[in-house]
Amino acid sequence: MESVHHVSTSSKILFSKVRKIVPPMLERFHKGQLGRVAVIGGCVDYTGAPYFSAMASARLGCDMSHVICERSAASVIKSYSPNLMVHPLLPSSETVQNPNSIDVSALASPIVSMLSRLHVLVIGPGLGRDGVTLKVVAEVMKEARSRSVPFVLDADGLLLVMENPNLVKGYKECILTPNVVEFGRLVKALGIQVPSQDQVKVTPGEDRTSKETEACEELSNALGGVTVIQKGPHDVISNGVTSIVSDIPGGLKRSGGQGDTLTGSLGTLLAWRSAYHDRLWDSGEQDNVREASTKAEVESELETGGKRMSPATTLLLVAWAGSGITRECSRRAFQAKGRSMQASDLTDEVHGSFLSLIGEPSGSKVNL
Ligand SMILES: NC(=O)C1=CN([C@@H]2O[C@H](COP(=O)(O)OP(=O)(O)OC[C@H]3O[C@@H](n4cnc5c(N)ncnc54)[C@H](O)[C@@H]3O)[C@@H](O)[C@H]2O)[C@@H](O)CC1
Ligand SMILES: Nc1ncnc2c1ncn2[C@@H]1O[C@H](COP(=O)(O)OP(=O)(O)OP(=O)(O)O)[C@@H](O)[C@H]1O
Ligand SMILES: [Mg+2]
Repeated sequence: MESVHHVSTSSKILFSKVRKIVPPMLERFHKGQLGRVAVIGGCVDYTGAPYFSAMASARLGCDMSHVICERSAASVIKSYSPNLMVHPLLPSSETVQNPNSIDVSALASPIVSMLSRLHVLVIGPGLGRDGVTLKVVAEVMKEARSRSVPFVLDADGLLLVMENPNLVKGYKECILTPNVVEFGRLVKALGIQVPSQDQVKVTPGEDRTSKETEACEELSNALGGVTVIQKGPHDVISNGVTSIVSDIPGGLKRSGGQGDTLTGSLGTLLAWRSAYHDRLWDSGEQDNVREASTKAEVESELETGGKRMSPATTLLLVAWAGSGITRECSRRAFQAKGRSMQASDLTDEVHGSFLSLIGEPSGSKVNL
């Protein structure tokens, strides 16, 4: 493994726990078992965001990477990469006869029928704000939730939460990834009075990170314990009970589209997490007698080895790992490209970042 001198000791312990939920590369696995992830996004205005997200999923290591987008975006996204499966299934006001009278469930049904074949949805990258599209995506979210399909919500997908928080309230298999501005909009929509990272004020002696963490916890709690990653100079992650900060160094260029590396990475990590809990392989850990839910229990699972981790712990760990990978991609890409760095440069760094931060799990037959 390459040296990771910029990662603190506690981060090293956490990455060793993340490695436990990465499936080893084994001859017995068949296509699809290491992850089937679909990004729902891509419209007439934005084709880059869903592409970056889906490519991050693929480069991190999922087997199948889908994009479900609006018709006008499909050929464009296909032309970026033959590796992605692109489905022009999202309707918009331009493609339905009467945007004011639509049969939402009929329009959502081709997407809903894919859910049984998918492990994870990433909803929002480049989705746009068309009213018809958003209504159909809200319907897909309800169906995904009723089938316990985990999802990541970002960008325009977060608008749906602002409009109807009940779509996600209390759903534990869900990660929201607001940037500073989106965080501010979410707290406003939910009527809670907490500052986003850029609004936090500290008096001498007060700890800024604690205040940021409290704010993130409050948003999570207002949504019934949904996991929130508030992106910024460092990423603050909370499920309302336990919080964790991701402060691995990133790059200094703030080009658009870096959030898409995060959502795509989270897609694959969530698929691997499902495989871990489904016991796709023997992780070598002892069974856990009791599921962790309190802060002390989750922290104990994060700090000690040898025992299988609970879903609350692995969700937090996946969120933290996705953030770490993205920031490491950004650091590497910035080192290579300086101020010319673009979002696509992060895509090229996903595998190297995975290897340096997490590394192949024991048992992986990568050197055939
Ligand atoms: N290549 C692409 O196709 C890209 C598409 N994108 C899509 O573009 C759509 C709109 O996304 P936006 O993020 O622009 O959202 P918004 O249109 O809501 O704009 C957010 C605004 O906040 C500003 N901002 C961001 N961070 C800030 C901070 N820390 N402090 C102060 N201001 C800050 C940004 O400059 C931006 O003007 C989404 O669908 C998104 O997925 C973006 O992800 C960028 C890349
Ligand atoms: N000031 C900063 N210093 C270091 N890293 C940052 C900073 N701001 C954001 N990041 C990192 O950049 C990544 C994307 O976060 P950002 O806030 O740019 O999201 P976004 O605005 O949604 O991006 P996108 O353009 O993809 O929509 C995250 O991994 C975050 O940790
Ligand atoms: Mg964004």
